[in-house]
Amino acid sequence: MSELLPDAKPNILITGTPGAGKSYLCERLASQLKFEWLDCSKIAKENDFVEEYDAEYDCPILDEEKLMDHLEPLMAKGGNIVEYHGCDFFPERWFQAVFVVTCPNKTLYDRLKDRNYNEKKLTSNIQCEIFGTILEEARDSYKTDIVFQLKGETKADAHMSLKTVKNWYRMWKRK
Ligand SMILES: Nc1ncnc2c1ncn2[C@@H]1O[C@H](COP(=O)(O)OP(=O)(O)O)[C@@H](O)[C@H]1O
Repeated sequence: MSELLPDAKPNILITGTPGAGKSYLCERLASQLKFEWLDCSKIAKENDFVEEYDAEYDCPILDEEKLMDHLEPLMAKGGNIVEYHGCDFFPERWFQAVFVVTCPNKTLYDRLKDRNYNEKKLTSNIQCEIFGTILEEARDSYKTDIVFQLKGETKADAHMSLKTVKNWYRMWKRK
């Protein structure tokens, strides 16, 4: 994909452990910034971009190639908020900013319990949050000066996160 067209809006990646608060933020961001919300889990399910099913973790295994092919033309236009609970397989050139949503374990545990995650899936996601796996993945996959950490526990956190992303966008437009 060539660089963004001169007057295109940027592409933003919102990532983080399942339950951290990505969708809650993306929904508000997309409507307030007038960006396209691309929820990759939803897109994968709707288009059957699935390789196989992992029974142990009770989740489909994403066919990353098919998802990339689907997203490529959309990313070229810019103005997208891409949401996914992983980030190391996207082309680095796609994103002008990466925001990692984090959440304290107790709250995350309660949220994932509400989703009826099985014990194994619950434990592995909580461990992922404890070890900061997604934040590390983001820092390993993108230039550190475009990776930012947000909090996703409370309404005040959401308010702050919206402000942070909007401020980033305002600075980006001035470049
Ligand atoms: N900042 C927040 N303040 C209060 N509740 C939140 C916040 N972020 C998420 N939630 C709640 O936590 C649950 C999981 O949030 P969600 O955005 O679906 O997580 P994710 O998309 O990261 O899996 C939802 O019930 C949502 O309403």
